[in-house]
Amino acid sequence: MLPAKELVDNFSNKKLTKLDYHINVEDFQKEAKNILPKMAYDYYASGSNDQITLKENESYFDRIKLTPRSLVDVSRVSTKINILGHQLNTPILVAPWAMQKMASKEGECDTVRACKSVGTIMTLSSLATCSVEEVAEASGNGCSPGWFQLYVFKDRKISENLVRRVEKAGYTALVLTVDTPFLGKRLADFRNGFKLPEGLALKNFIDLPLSGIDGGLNKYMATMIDSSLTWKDIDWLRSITKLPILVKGVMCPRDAELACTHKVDGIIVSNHGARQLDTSPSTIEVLPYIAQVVKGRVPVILDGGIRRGTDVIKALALGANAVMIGRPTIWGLSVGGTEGVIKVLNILNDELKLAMAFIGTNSIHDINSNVIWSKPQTSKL
Ligand SMILES: Cc1cc2nc3c(=O)[nH]c(=O)nc-3n(C[C@H](O)[C@H](O)[C@H](O)COP(=O)(O)O)c2cc1C
Ligand SMILES: CCCCCCC(=O)C(=O)O
Repeated sequence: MLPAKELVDNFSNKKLTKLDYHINVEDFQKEAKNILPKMAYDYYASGSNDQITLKENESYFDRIKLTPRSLVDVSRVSTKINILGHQLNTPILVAPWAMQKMASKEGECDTVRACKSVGTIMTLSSLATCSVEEVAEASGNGCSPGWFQLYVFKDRKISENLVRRVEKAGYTALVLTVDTPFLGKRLADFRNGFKLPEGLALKNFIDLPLSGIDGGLNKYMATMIDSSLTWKDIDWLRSITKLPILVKGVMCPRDAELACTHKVDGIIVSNHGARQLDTSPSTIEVLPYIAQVVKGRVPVILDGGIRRGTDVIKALALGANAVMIGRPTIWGLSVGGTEGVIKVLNILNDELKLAMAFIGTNSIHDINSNVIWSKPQTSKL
C-alpha cells in the first residue's frame, strides 16, 4: 500500500504519512488484515455461521439509490446533530466492540481519544480490555467518556456494581444489548481456538473470576450472561439507575413497540454486526418498519454494514437519527491507533458531506425519504 519513495503533498508541502494512503474504509480493512494476527482479525471480521447476513448488511445498502439534485445552494453543509442532549459534529457514533487491545496498545483508551477529537460518542463494551475508569481518564478531565454498553450477568450484583462505577465515572447513557442471550457461532473462532493474548484481560472484572475467557467465548457467555433476561428487566434496570437506557439489538417492529412501552430512551436497530442469528435481514432492510412503529417517540440509531458516507444518508433517510459503526473503527484502530480511528471517522464524515451536497441537503434534518430514488410518477413531478 505504501509507495517506495517518501512523498510530500503538492499543496501543503507536508510529508505524507502511512495514514494518508488510506482513503476509504476498505483500504483500512485490507491493511488491518495484513498486520493483525489471524486469530484477532478473524474474531473482528467474522459473522456467524454462513455469514449470509454479514454480506447482506453491506450489500443491501447498494440496492438503495439516491437522487442527485441540481442548483441547490449547498455552500454550507453541516453534519452536526443533537442526540439525547449531546451536540455532536457527526451523526456517526462508535458502536461497542469487545477486546480492543488486540488492535492497538491502549485499545479502548485510544478509541475514546479519537471520539473526543472528532466530536462524537464512543460506546464502551462491558467486555473491554481497559476499565471503565481508565477510559474515563483517557477521555480527558471532566469530559463525558461516552455511553456504556451493558451485558447483564447472571449475578445481578455484578451488573449493579458495574452500573455504579459507570455512573461515578461520568458516562451519560447505558446501552443494554438485548440480542445476546447466547453468543452466535462464529466458525473461525472455533477453528482458531480463540483466546485473549497473554497479558490482556477483561479489565472491568479484574477482581472477579470473570476477567479471563480460557474456555472460549461461547462458554464464557453461556456461563456468565443472563439468558433469562426479558422486557421486565428494563424496569429492573430503570429501578437501579437514572441514566438514560437505550436498547441495542432490536430487529423486529413488535420489539420496538415493546421497547417504547417500557419507556426506553433510545432504540438501536442492530443485528450485532451479523454475529448472532445468521439469515436475519440486514439492518437497513428492517429500519423503515421500525421507524414506522416508533413514530419519533425516541431516537432510533442504526448499525451494521455502514462503510460509506452514502450508507449514512440512506439510514438517515429511512428513519434513523444517527448511525453507529463497529468494524470500520476496528480497522482504523489496528492500522493507526487513535489517529487511525480519527481518520476513519473523518473519511466517512467527509463522504457524507459530499453526498449531502450532491443530494441538495445542507443539514442532517433535511435528509428524509425524498432523497431515496424511486421511479417518478410523472403527474407528481
Ligand atoms: C469484534 C466485535 C465485537 C463486538 N463486541 C460487542 C460487544 O461487546 N457488545 C455489543 O453490544 N456489541 C458488540 N459488537 C457489535 C457492534 O456493537 C455493532 O453492532 C456491529 O459491529 C455493527 O456492525 P459493523 O461492524 O458492520 O459496523 C461487536 C462487534 C464486533 C465486530
Ligand atoms: C468474553 C467473550 C465474549 C465476547 C463477546 C463480545 C461480543 O459481543 C461479540 O460480538 O464478540
